[in-house]
Amino acid sequence: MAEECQFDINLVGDSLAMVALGYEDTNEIPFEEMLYHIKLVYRGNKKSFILADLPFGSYEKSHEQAIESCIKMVKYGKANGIKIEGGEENFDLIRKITSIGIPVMAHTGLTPQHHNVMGGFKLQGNTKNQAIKIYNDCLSLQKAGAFLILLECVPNKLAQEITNKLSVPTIGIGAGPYCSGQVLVMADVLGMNNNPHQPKFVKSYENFFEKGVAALNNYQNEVKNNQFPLADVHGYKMKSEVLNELKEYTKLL
Ligand SMILES: Nc1nc(=O)c2c([nH]1)NC[C@@H]1CN(c3ccc(C(=O)N[C@@H](CCC(=O)O)C(=O)O)cc3)CN21
Ligand SMILES: CC(C)C(=O)C(=O)O
Ligand SMILES: [Mg+2]
Repeated sequence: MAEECQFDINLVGDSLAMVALGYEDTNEIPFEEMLYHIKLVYRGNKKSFILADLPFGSYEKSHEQAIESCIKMVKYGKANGIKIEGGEENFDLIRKITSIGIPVMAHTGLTPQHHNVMGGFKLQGNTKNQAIKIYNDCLSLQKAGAFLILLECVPNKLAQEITNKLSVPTIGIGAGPYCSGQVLVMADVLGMNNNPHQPKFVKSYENFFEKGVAALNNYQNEVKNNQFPLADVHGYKMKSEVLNELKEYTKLL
């Protein structure tokens, strides 16, 4: 579907852990499962630029570990670039990854992999110190070589100030309309999961969950009421001479 509507970028986000795999947070997804999903996104969509999240645990130990993960995502997953959560602490790492030919999208503001130290999934950058920190992080991330900067769950005006200052594009999720571009989790756009709580920044354009339940119930009811399958419509006819031979044969048993 994403290939069909020609999005500029397809992000294979680690939120797939929660929206597609049933994990409780993004930190649970193993690197191999991210890689598996990058591969299948590529196989289904060869035309788009594919970015992928470096999952929790696949890059923090050392630059060597991070580079090995990035190379696997590009070499085997066919990702065109990677996304990494964090601020200026990633400066050297982003330098290194971009220097080997892998475009890096930085991700700051609310960084879900850090939810345990952030006290949950909360708006970021709403105090003077936080706002200045995020602003400076973005300058630093651009200087390190990030070609895109993702801003998650920050006030509209902070995203606007940052977007005006930077020369690389900002991509927002919960960062208001003044970013250079937008991203949203596809499962949220389509309403695939029956989420009791959605972040304020989500807009669902469809309710695939409701439509899916209705379709499955329809099927079940038709089977129970002998409305599906219909012999003439969904079944296969047997040649009459074969049927006669079969009956001859079974009579003898
Ligand atoms: N389905 C889905 N969509 C996402 O966008 C998403 C995930 N899952 N999982 C990984 C992270 C987690 N995300 C989240 C989850 C919750 C809020 C949230 O409820 N935020 C509060 C902020 C309230 C405040 O601090 O004022 C909200 O009410 O919007 C935000 C981002 C974004 N990501
Ligand atoms: C929400 C986007 C930016 C993301 O990181 C993800 O889907 O994992
Ligand atoms: Mg993510």
